[in-house]
Amino acid sequence: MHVVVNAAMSVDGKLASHRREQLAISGPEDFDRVDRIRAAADGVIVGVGTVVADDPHLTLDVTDRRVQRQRHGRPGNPARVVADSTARTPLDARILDDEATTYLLVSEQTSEERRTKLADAGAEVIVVGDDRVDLAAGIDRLADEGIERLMIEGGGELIFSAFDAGLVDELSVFVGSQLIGGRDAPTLADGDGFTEEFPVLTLDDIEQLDDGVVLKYTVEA
Ligand SMILES: NC(=O)C1=CN([C@@H]2O[C@H](COP(=O)(O)OP(=O)(O)OC[C@H]3O[C@@H](n4cnc5c(N)ncnc54)[C@H](OP(=O)(O)O)[C@@H]3O)[C@@H](O)[C@H]2O)C=CC1
Ligand SMILES: Nc1nc(O)c(N)c(N[C@@H]2O[C@H](COP(=O)(O)O)[C@@H](O)[C@H]2O)n1
Repeated sequence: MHVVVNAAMSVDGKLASHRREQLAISGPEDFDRVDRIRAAADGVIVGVGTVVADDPHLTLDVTDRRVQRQRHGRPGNPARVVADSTARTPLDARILDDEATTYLLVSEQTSEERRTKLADAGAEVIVVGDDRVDLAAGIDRLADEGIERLMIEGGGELIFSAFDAGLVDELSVFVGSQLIGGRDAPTLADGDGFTEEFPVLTLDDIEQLDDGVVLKYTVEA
């Protein structure tokens, strides 16, 4: 499995304001770049924090990219995946519509009743982890479903966990030109933070887009 993280942050490293509402940090050129990364992926994963905050759709914006995928025998949209230990994804979430397969990674602590409701609403429910979603195990299960390239779109909790578990191969981040501030605003990598061993990244490319820059890194094994 090849795992790529992509996100957009402000100059001060925030993914959104402290209100955790969806905020357009990217401009049109960067959103198009995001669409291209989605189009190259077999699956796109977010944490349930992002589902609750943004109600994202996670499909491709550009029709021609869907058509090209179908020409190559792939689904028009990549699969959508949510890490959601307690199965709190709302039953009317946009990611549960029928425009793509949607996997919900949940933990053992979720009830059969809730899993059935989510399955009835359109999700493929996968149980991985006792109290919290075990991301590494989840990624193995997604590989069994044919997902070979996974894009992690955020938010900061999920991105931290993916780095913490040593699952990330590449990171690209758009740095917009606004300052958001706020000690409680989500950042690129939140979680508990690293204290002794810090992931080391290699800067491969810098590109100016919209009013900001895209930084592309590979992650050292
Ligand atoms: N600018 C950008 O590019 C992006 C911005 N955002 C913004 O980020 C914010 C949301 O980010 P954030 O609050 O960090 O939420 P996340 O989207 O990272 O979701 C975090 C939640 O996912 C669940 N989860 C399940 N398993 C794991 C695991 N193994 N590791 C980590 N989390 C897990 C947890 O909830 P539980 O315990 O219930 O399972 C956790 O609280 C929103 O404001 C959104 O707008 C989001 C994406 C991109
Ligand atoms: N790359 C990027 N730039 C921004 O400025 C953003 N706010 C985000 N957010 C992510 O995109 C998701 C929305 O997806 P849909 O348009 O609904 O498909 C959102 O939930 C974040 O994951 N990303």
